Amino acid sequence: MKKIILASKNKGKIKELEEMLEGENIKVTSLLDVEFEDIPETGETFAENAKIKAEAAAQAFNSPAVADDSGLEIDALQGRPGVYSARYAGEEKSDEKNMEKVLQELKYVPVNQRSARFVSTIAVAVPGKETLVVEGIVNGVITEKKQGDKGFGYDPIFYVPELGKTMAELPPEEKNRISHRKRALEKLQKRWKDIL
Ligand SMILES: O=P(O)(O)OP(=O)(O)OP(=O)(O)OC[C@H]1O[C@@H](n2cnc3c(O)ncnc32)[C@H](O)[C@@H]1O
Ligand SMILES: [Mg+2]
Repeated sequence: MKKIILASKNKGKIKELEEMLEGENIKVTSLLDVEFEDIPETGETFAENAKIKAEAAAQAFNSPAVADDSGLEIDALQGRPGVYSARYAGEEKSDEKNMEKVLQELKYVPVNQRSARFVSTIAVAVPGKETLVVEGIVNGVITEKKQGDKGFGYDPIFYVPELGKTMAELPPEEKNRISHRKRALEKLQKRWKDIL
């Protein structure tokens, strides 16, 4: 069985990636299972940060590593929070405060101008090989208040028009069918044996 280190400490993200990798016959270990300092995300793009995280873990453990750098881009905010999504409202990383800040900033923005997208960029770093990067996107609309309690991060304020629900109102298997993360991971499907 192939093994990967999932270079993430985000429980929600790890759970989704593990669920989506089921059936690929890969043993997944995350940075929650081992001692590892936080990796500084100094890149200016999702791709740069995903590469930084995957390569840091691959080097430290001399093992194939996968990282996801993701976030929310809101058109009315010129693409913010973007790469700063995790710490938008401050250094301590609070999903609640991040959502509050976004809702506050969009307070006077009408519904037809609240378009946004979730972006997930996944990097696969294998020692001795070129790092692979793929990206997935899902479009949506920012709600006026939180709806639903599933998922993580900005899910309660991200409405998916095609499904008539926020991401946080979708059962996990439904989110995992249409999410940005799924769309990124799909690009690696059936290729894992060759990649790792
Ligand atoms: O870097 P790691 O350790 O993986 O965990 P993180 O939470 O810091 O992850 P990112 O640096 O990629 O920041 C992405 C943020 O974007 C948000 N986000 C990403 N994917 C999301 C999703 O599927 N649903 C809701 N919010 C999401 C969420 O707030 C994340 O904290
Ligand atoms: Mg991070």
